[in-house]
Amino acid sequence: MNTHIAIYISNKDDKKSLIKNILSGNLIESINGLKGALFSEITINKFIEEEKRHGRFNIPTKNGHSLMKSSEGERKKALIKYLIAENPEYLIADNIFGNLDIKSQEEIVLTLEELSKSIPIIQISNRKKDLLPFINVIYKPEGKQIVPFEDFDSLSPKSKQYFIQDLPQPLEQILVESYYLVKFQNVSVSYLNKPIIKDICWEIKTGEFWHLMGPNGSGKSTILSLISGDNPKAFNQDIYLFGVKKGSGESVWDIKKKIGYFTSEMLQGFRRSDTIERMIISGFYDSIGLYKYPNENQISKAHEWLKLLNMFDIKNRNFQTLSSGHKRLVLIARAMVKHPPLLILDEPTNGLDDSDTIIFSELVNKIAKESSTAILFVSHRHEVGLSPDNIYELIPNEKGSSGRVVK
Ligand SMILES: Nc1ncnc2c1ncn2[C@@H]1O[C@H](COP(=O)(O)OP(=O)(O)OP(=O)(O)O)[C@@H](O)[C@H]1O
Repeated sequence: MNTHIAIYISNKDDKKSLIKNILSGNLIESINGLKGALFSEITINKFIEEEKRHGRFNIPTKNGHSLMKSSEGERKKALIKYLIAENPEYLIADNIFGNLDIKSQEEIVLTLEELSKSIPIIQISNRKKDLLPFINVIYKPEGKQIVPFEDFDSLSPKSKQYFIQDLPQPLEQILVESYYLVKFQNVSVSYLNKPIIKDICWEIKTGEFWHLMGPNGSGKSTILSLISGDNPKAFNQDIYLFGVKKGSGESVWDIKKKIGYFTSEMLQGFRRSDTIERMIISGFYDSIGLYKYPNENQISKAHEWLKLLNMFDIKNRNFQTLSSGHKRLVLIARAMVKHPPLLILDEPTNGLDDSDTIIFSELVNKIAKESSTAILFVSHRHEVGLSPDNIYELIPNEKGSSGRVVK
């Protein structure tokens, strides 16, 4: 019988090196010399890079699209099929459930369970509840090695108040024409004649905290791209953003100025080596790096945020050296320094470990409570610590997903 191993990691561990070590055969003796496959966003990103560079795609997807044009969930489903067809002798399964809806999560557990009958599975996870049912032994990283995780069952990340100070207030209020920040009236979108969303009617008002949910491929990211400005499908539709009809003369920049945006994908995008302090200040300029000299007020506002995040003492540290959990806090502060009327959080907890998810949720709940910024949290799953007031759900349909207000 195969032994199936889980390695429980935190966001402070160097996952990439860990995976490299496993694949090299140095870390786990029983797989030494075997041909491994890696089921991970790392592999998906590598294939997407290939697509961009060479214009070819090797992985068949549900709709026959490239990986780039597939939804996050569709990419993962296509990858697992592809890897299994390659007949690996063991599989490393990293962050299995990230981006997958509930039904797909159940399906992938069955797929992996079946696969575990013929090859060893090595699961890498930072969520206790994500552990696969057939895992025999749990390890944790220690230096460059892994050691058995003796007291795993009693592990329970505690919630303590992490952010003591009040939320910093904005230097100036961003004025919005209307109480309705987003208004969709019968909005429909199709790609290549395939209907994606149909007759969506939805409103987000000042200060509201929404959760947009729906299964993989139901159109959540499509809706976000209609709001945040760069989807040409938004034209000739009844979409009103911040009181102005979309396409009636406002620039993408006018819209972006009013939106703070965070997605876990940004963690891969920010490659510059700026200090944590400059990273937060760049939020005043909607830029990725800092190309202008900030004024005194902006610097002292950034310092207020750093104090709130308990990072003032390390403000000159390189952002890239932070753990993925701390990077997220800095990027949320960056998105919030101006108190945009709308803060979009797209799958923000994907890849986050148990304890950092608690901290992250505390910050988002605090923003909801202590600012007039409306929050749009997009995820296929309920995040236990987060407390949105309203839920809008997309329900897939052959004619395009319909939507309903759940609460
Ligand atoms: N540019 C595009 N061209 C063709 N099809 C597209 C394009 N963008 C998205 N799609 C398709 O539209 C559908 C909805 O995708 P979308 O990314 O909005 O779903 P989602 O609800 O965010 O999914 P997930 O939870 O998996 O991220 C998918 O079937 C996707 O393949």
